[in-house]
Amino acid sequence: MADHTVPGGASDESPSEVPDKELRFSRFDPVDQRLQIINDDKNFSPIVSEYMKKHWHLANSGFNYNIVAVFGSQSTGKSTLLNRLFGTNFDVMNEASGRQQTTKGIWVSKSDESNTLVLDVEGTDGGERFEDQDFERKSALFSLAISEVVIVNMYENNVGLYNGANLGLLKTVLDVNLQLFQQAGNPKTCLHFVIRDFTNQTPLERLQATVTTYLEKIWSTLNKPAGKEDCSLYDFFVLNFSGLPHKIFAREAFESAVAKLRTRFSDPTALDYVFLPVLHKRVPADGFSSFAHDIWERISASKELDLPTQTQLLAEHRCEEIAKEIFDEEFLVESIAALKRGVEVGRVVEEFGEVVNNVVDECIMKFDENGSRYNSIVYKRKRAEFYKRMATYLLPVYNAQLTNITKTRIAAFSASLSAGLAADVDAGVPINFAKHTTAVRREAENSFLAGAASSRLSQVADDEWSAAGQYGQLVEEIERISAELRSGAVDKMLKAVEGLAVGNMNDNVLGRMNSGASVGMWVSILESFKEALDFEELQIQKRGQGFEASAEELELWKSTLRWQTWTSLLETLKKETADDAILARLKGIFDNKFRYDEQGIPRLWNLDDPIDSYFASATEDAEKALSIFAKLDVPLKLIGDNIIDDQRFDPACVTIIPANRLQNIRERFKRDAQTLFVEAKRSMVVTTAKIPPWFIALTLVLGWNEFMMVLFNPVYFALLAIFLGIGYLSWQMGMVGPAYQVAKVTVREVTNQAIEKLENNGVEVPEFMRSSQASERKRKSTVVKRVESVNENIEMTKID
Ligand SMILES: Nc1nc2c(ncn2[C@@H]2O[C@H](COP(=O)(O)OP(=O)(O)OP(=O)(O)O)[C@@H](O)[C@H]2O)c(=O)[nH]1
Repeated sequence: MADHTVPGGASDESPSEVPDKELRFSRFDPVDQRLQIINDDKNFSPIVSEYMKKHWHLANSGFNYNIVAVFGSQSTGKSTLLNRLFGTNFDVMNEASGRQQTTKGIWVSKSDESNTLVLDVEGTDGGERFEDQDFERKSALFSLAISEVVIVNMYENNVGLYNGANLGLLKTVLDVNLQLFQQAGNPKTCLHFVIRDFTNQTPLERLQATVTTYLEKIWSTLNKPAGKEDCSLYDFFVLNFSGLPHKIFAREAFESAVAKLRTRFSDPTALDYVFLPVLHKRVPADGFSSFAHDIWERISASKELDLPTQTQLLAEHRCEEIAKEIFDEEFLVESIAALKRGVEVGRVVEEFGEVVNNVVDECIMKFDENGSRYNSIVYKRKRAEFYKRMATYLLPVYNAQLTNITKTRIAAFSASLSAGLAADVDAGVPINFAKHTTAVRREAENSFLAGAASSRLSQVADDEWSAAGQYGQLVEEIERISAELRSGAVDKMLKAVEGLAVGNMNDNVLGRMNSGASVGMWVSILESFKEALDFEELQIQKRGQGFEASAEELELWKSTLRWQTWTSLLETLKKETADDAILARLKGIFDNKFRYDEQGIPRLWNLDDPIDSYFASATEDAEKALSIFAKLDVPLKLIGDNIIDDQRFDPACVTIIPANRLQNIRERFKRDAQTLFVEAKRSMVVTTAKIPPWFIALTLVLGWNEFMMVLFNPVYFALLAIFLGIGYLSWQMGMVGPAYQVAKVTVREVTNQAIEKLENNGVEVPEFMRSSQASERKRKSTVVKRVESVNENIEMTKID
């Protein structure tokens, strides 16, 4: 059997994760599965939980394990008994080396047949030394605190002797038990007296009675703590008795008795099975290490050992550990990491609620699996705390999910509202902003709340996972977007109304101005302006309902449109009275009177027409019109109080054409009018000097006679023959071309001279009769005449 003491001979199987300095505290033997839980220096081993998991395989046994300890004088065969009963391999005294103490501290091993942990406790020696009594009491207290059964090992021949060793042993057991603060109803401890070298000369019942009487006597002499004065020995203990014959002298009987006793410890179906449920300390196997360690620490420090409190502390400690283990588990980390990846890219994870609830439910299930075995009050509290910690752990991911829901809902709200408004515009109906906003806002808010609710942990408190912050942001953003889109929609609506109103007004104003200036023109134009305002007011009143506009807002819109319409009117008037426009308009008025008759037919001036009188009258009409166009000459009242009371209204705006421009326009008009006048005069001369048709006919007739005269006159005929001969010779000699050119020039010059003479005499010559040079000459002559005419006008203007 290996017995490893670190340093020096550590086993290959020693747990590598345990630091050497910790191993040094205890001796252990992984092969024999035994461990010195309290070492020679009375320190608690740091590797008990390691043993529970790796060597004893009890960590997951829950309550399905038992603990038995042996207590008794030194070298009385305790280790031998345990090895026989539980198949353990505790050190026993080597008889060859003499009787000397073998077991130091407290050793633990596991039964080879059952989930039973067996404690081999250093034997008592009944000595008077303080340090001996101190460890005796502490080890007894430790054994009673953690074990269901304490085997009290006694030789038969010592029963009834009441010697110092037995007295001390039993008194210690009963006395320290009172320090456990056990309450009625708490698990009892079984004191199983094993009478060694039992001969049966005194029946076991007698021995049992003797020991019981002795125990009761000791119990009665003990000082009980307050509140426990009337407690009975049996409130805390169950007493069992077994007899074992001499190991050497009655070997067979010994073996038989050991076998029977072994059954009592290993077979739960045995009638006299010792591990009764009432004895179980209700410390789950995974908490045994912590529990035993805490108990020993308090005992070592001589602190009060309140077992119920200790179980609560254990529950606290273990529940914390269990929670931590779950938090470190891979499935949790990976599940949350997957969720995080989803939300971190800005996606709304649809299955968010399902995933977090499944993850948390699984964690709670794992917590329940181990934690529910501990003190129920502590466990429930710790369970709630664990749930809360899970919720806190998941909260940032939930908040990220809420942020994504908020963003998605805001985007959807903006898109839906814009689409709704655009649909109204496309359909040509008044924008019903209020209807669209109400519908899409409700949709956005409900979707957010539904998304937030479906992403929640089912049992988390409202204030722990609150969506109020993000909801507030959503509402704020919705209001901002609504206000922005409303403002845009209102602008569009106002522009549309203004466009219609101003368009109509301008048509009317143009029509009125084109039909001539009169005193009633301005009144009529202002009536059109008023009609536009009335139209706008009606439209604002009607379309404002779609925006749920307040009375103040409606008034503001009306006032804005009123002013814009007024400025539009002024702009139109300015445009229509710009220099070229007003000159065209004046010329129209002038022409109506001067160039056209009452039926609108162009005049053909005759010498006897009163052209000067027409000119004066037409000029006067145009002058009058110019004066009317130049100023909006109506009482200001007609413009309307709303306009003239506006701070921006400038009374000077009624002057449509300022004085300096007016003078310029007047001069330009006069020049144009006088040009027309001169042209009219000239047209009168041309009309009267036109060549009569009979004159052309006469010329043709006279020309025919002379031709006949040449034919019948010998002289003229001879000359003709000579000319023809010369022509023939020229043709033969190739002189036709040059001769033709000379003749052509000659004829053209003669013709031009003749035409010039005729035109100077006022005869209009048909165009086909002209040569190109003649046409050019005429064009030049006309230009010269025009220049002369302009000069003449300038001279007239100067005179005027
Ligand atoms: N008379 C008698 N001796 C026994 C019996 N069983 C064991 N022994 C002897 O008692 C001696 C001590 O045995 P252990 O098992 O080491 O005793 P122990 O009480 O564990 O000793 P410590 O651990 O040193 O306190 C050995 O020599 C055993 O052979 C028994 O039933 N009767």
